[in-house]
Amino acid sequence: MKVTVVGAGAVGASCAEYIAIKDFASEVVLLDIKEGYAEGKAMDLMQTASLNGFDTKITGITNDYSKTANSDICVITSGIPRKPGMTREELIGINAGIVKAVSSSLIEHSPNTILIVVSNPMDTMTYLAHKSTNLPKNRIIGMGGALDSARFKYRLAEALGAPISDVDGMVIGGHSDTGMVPLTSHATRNSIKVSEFLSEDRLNQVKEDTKVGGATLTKLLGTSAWYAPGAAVSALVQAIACDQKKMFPCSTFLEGEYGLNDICIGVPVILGKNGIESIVDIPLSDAEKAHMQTSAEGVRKTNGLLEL
Ligand SMILES: NC(=O)C1=CN([C@@H]2O[C@H](COP(=O)(O)OP(=O)(O)OC[C@H]3O[C@@H](n4cnc5c(N)ncnc54)[C@H](O)[C@@H]3O)[C@@H](O)[C@H]2O)C=CC1
Ligand SMILES: O=C([O-])CC(=O)C(=O)O
Repeated sequence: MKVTVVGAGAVGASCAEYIAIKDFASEVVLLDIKEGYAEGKAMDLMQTASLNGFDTKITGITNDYSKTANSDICVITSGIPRKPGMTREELIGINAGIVKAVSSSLIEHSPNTILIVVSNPMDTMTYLAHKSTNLPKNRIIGMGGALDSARFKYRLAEALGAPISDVDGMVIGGHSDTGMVPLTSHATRNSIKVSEFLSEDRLNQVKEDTKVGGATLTKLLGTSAWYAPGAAVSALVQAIACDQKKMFPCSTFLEGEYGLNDICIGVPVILGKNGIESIVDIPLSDAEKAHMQTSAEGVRKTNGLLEL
C-alpha cells in the first residue's frame, strides 16, 4: 500500500506521522514544492520509527511526481492555511490553482488512485477536483466531517462530564464556520440520546462550539490546527487501505442524495477499498434539513468563484 501526501507542512506531516504509527502502509511519500522540506520532514519522521515501532517507509521529495507513481491513495494538503480572523473561503484565490495543478500531476502518475482532498475551502476544492479530473466520484473524497465529528465528540464529552469514548456523534454539511450541521438529534452517550442529559441551551452551545472549532484553534495557534486534522485524514486512509467499510461523514459529489445535486458536501459514507462505497441516507430533523440546505447554499456560493 503506497500513500502519497502532497504538502509536507503541518497537516501533511501530522497525517504522515499517524499513518506511519498505525503501521498499515508499506510506503508514505511526502511531496512539497519547498526545496528539501519534505526530505527533512521524512528523515525526521523516519528517525522516530525505532522509537514508535513502525516499519512504514517514509520518503520525502521536492516536486518530482514520478516518485509518487502508482500510489493507491493520494492526499492533498498543499495550500495556504488561514490566519486568525479569516474564513476558510478566503483561501480560494491561492488554493484553487494549487489543488488543480497538484491533482492533475498526481493522476498523471497514479491513474487508479483514490484522492483525499484536505486543502481549504475543502468542499469547493473537492468539487474542483471532481470537475477538473476524470476520476470517478467514488475516488474523490473531501476530508472535513471526520474532523468536525471528532471535535463534536470532544465538546459533547466536555458538556456531559463523560469520557470521549462514551460519546458518539456526527457532523455533516459544509466544512465551514457556519455550514457545519452537528447532528445533535442522533448524538448519544452509550446509546442514550444526549438530549436525555443536556438541556437544549447546553446542546446549542455544544453545536456552536463545534462549528467554530477550527476558528477557535486558529485564534489560539496563529495558524490552523494539525494534530486532529492529521489524525482524521489517517483514519480515512486506514479505512480505505484496510477495506474497513467504516462510516465517516465525507465531502462527496451528490446526485440527488439529501435533495442536493452538482455539489460536494459532507454526508455519511461507507469507506472501503473502492473509496466511497456508498452514501448513507439518514433521517434528519426539520431543523437539520433546513440547516443542510443553507449550508449547501454557502458551498455553492464559494463554488461560484471557481474558474471551471
Ligand atoms: N479539511 C480540513 O479539515 C482541514 C484543512 N486544512 C487545510 O489544509 C491546508 C494545509 O494546512 P497546513 O498544513 O497547516 O499548511 P502549511 O503551510 O503548514 O503546509 C502547506 C504546505 O503546502 C506546500 N505547498 C504549497 N504549494 C504547493 C504545491 N503547489 N505543491 C506542493 N506543495 C505545496 C507548502 O510549501 C507547505 O509546506 C490549508 O489549506 C488548510 O486550510 C487544515 C486543517 C484541516
Ligand atoms: O480551521 C481551519 O482553517 C482549518 C480547518 O479546516 C480545521 O481545522 O477545521
